[in-house]
Amino acid sequence: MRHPKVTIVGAAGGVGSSLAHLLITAPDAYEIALIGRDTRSVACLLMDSESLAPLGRPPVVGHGDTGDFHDSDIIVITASVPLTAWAPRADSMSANAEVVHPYFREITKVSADWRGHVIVVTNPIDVLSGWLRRHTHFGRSRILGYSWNDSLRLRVAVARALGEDAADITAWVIGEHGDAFVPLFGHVLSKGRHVRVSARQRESVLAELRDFYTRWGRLGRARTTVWTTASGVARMIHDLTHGRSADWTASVALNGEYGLSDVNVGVPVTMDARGVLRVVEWGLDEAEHTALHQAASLVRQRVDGLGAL
Ligand SMILES: NC(=O)c1ccc[n+]([C@@H]2O[C@H](COP(=O)([O-])OP(=O)(O)OC[C@H]3O[C@@H](n4cnc5c(N)ncnc54)[C@H](O)[C@@H]3O)[C@@H](O)[C@H]2O)c1
Repeated sequence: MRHPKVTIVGAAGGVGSSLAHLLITAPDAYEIALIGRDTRSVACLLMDSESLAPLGRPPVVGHGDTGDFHDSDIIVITASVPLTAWAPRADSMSANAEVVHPYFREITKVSADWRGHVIVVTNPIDVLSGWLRRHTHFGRSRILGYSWNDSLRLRVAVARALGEDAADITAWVIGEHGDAFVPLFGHVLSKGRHVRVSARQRESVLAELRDFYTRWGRLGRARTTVWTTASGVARMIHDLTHGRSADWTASVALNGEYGLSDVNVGVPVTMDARGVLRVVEWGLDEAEHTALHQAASLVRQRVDGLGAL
């Protein structure tokens, strides 16, 4: 029986190795190809995974290369330059563009019949996923920048402000996965019902979000939020490979939605095994609309700056 195939680029890193671990131990079986510049660390992961066999089904995991792209259902890009203690995501743009460049070039060569999806996790995701999308022949529905952490963090902060359980809250962040993020306070649900978030509660939510990065930065470690990210990406992979129709935010190319075109920014989307089916257009207030357009123009400018792939 063929299992969905997932190729992880940057597999020895924090996000890549956590994602591999989640997929290896998931109830659904995947075939996993690991690509990493640190080939010895990838070899360690492979040896490590062999010892899981007595616990259940043997993991189907191997050392990969770009040849694996052609029959992958999902390609996840997590390769990046070494992280610095805390710097804005856009700071690593040029260096990360160089890192992902050879992989993106190979992705542009997959056949027109390819039905897989690319999930870009490497920052800055909006710029890099937009750069790739401009150079591929397959449509916007199959290149996704992973931005869901922002919405998860917003849910936690909203729950605290409302005195509710985070699992009951649905709330979304759109815009850039970076400083130009746009939290949508007008679309917060608690147990599926619309709730009003007062001006004071919004302030406390925004303060908590800002404080998250301050506290993280103060820890002075070159780490990213690998558990949240790997969990979110694993869930996205599950939905894409098992055809579960679900609502997400992801950085995708807009074709006129929200008055924007030819630019990747985080927006609400519905997707299933075919990828992004629809960009959901919610009514935005003036401030949100302006912030989204500012984020888009920043991203477009940066993609233009990267030039040809
Ligand atoms: N989108 C999000 O929400 C989100 C969340 C967390 C991290 N990130 C981003 O994901 C990226 C990875 O984060 P991390 O914590 O795993 O970093 P990390 O430094 O732990 O891992 C990066 C890995 O990429 C590898 N690498 C470098 N150059 C490579 C190349 N040419 N080919 C293959 N592999 C190569 C490195 O050896 C390393 O193992 C970063 O850009 C980070 O900012 C994004």
